[in-house]
This record gives sequence, structure tokens and C-alpha cells, in this order.
Amino acid sequence: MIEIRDVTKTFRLHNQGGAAIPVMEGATLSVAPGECVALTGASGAGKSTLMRMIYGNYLAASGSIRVGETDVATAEPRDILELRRTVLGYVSQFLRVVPRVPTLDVVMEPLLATGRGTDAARERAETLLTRLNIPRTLWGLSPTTFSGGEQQRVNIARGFAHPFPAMLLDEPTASLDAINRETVLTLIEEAKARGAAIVGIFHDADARDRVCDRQIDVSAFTPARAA
Ligand SMILES: Nc1ncnc2c1ncn2[C@@H]1O[C@H](COP(=O)(O)OP(=O)(O)OP(=O)(O)O)[C@@H](O)[C@H]1O
Repeated sequence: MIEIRDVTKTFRLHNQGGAAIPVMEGATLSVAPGECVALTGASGAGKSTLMRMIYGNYLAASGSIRVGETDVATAEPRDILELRRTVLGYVSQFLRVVPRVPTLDVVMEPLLATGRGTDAARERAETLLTRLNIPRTLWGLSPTTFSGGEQQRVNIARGFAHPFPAMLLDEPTASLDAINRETVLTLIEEAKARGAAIVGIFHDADARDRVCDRQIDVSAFTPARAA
């Protein structure tokens, strides 16, 4: 479902005379439907960079990044937007929403965007918000004023609302209490059971060991630096 072949990335620092910083070389991995693969490696190894390239936020210098039928490394921006709407979900660490949009609408939005009827979308959103312990009294309010943990749970509810065939998870259990962490791990297990291919970054080693089938140490793709 996710096939990454020989991906290279170099950052060019335009404010520092165009200095080129090679950060990745020969990155190759594949994730089958129903499988969860953890990206590991020391801080700065390139975990976030690889996730951002899969999502199409960073452009790969070379190589291919196939998600379903799309090669993100060469796709047109509109094809990447379509991929994100229907195929590739991304649960980032932080919630980014349009101000003043109520929480329930924030969670329903990915479902409405993929053609789900309003009643079915509301039912799914309510189920997720309930499972993630967001009190009903908050559903009509914008999440912008919520606590960090509440925002993260709204973000997770939104990210898991549509049954994406491929998902990227960036520290999905960070800053959650034990009960909500358990719910998120169960959501990940359910996504795998319905066939989602998942790539994740988990600093929570117990969570990683429980839900991930394999680990890929991205330091293996760090270019040898000139001395
Ligand atoms: N936008 C950018 N411009 C320049 N360099 C960048 C940029 N993003 C990342 N880098 C560099 O790429 C390397 C990999 O960073 P990345 O954030 O992917 O690491 P990471 O493994 O996710 O680290 P952490 O665990 O600390 O989040 C680092 O050397 C970083 O400085």
C-alpha cells in the first residue's frame, strides 16, 4: 500500500548562501495493508522528514513514494490533495483548525468530504468523541481553547473518522493519560484490522511494541557526511 524506493532528500538553506544539507539517501520501505511500521532512530535522524515526504509536504529529490496508485514524489498538487482526502490520513501531533468551527464539525469534516451523509457522519463523530472522553458539553465549542490533551484527542477523533487505507501517525499517544492512551492504541488496532497500512513515530516504546509489526531505523538512510 505504501512503497518507498530509493528516496533522497537534501535541504537547501537559502538564507545561508544556498548551503545543501543532504539528510536522506536510499530510503526504501514498504508497508502492506493491515501492517503498522514504526520509524525509529535518534533525534535528527530524519523520521519527521520521511513522514513529511510521504504526506507530500516535503518534496523528495529523487526516488518514488507510492501510496496506493499515486507516486507522491512526482504527483501534481491537486492529486496530492485528492490522495489526502480519500486515501492517506495524517494524525499530526497538534490540531490545526479553522477558528470558531465547533468540535463536532471538525471531526465530521473528513467524512462529509468523502461523501458520507450528515447523519452517518455525526454518528461516527459522536462515537469517537465519546470514546476519547471529550465531554458532550464541549462538542459545540471550537477546540482552539481546549487543553493540549483535549486538542490532541479531537485531532485523533478527526484523523480516525474516515477509514483511510493508509495512515501516518506522529506521536499519537504523546501527552495522553492511561485511559485515553489505551483508546488510541485500540483505534490503531482497529484500523489495522480493517486493512489500513500505517507508518508511525512513537517515542512511547511500549505503545510501539504493542501496535507495530516492524521498526525501520531511518539512521540507515543518513548519508555519510564528508569529514
Ligand atoms: N525544513 C528544514 N530545513 C532544513 N533542515 C531541516 C528541515 N527539516 C529537517 N531538517 C534537518 O533534517 C534532519 C532530520 O530532521 P527530522 O526532523 O526529520 O529528524 P527526526 O528524526 O524527526 O528528529 P526528532 O526525533 O528530534 O523529531 C535534521 O538534521 C534537521 O535539522
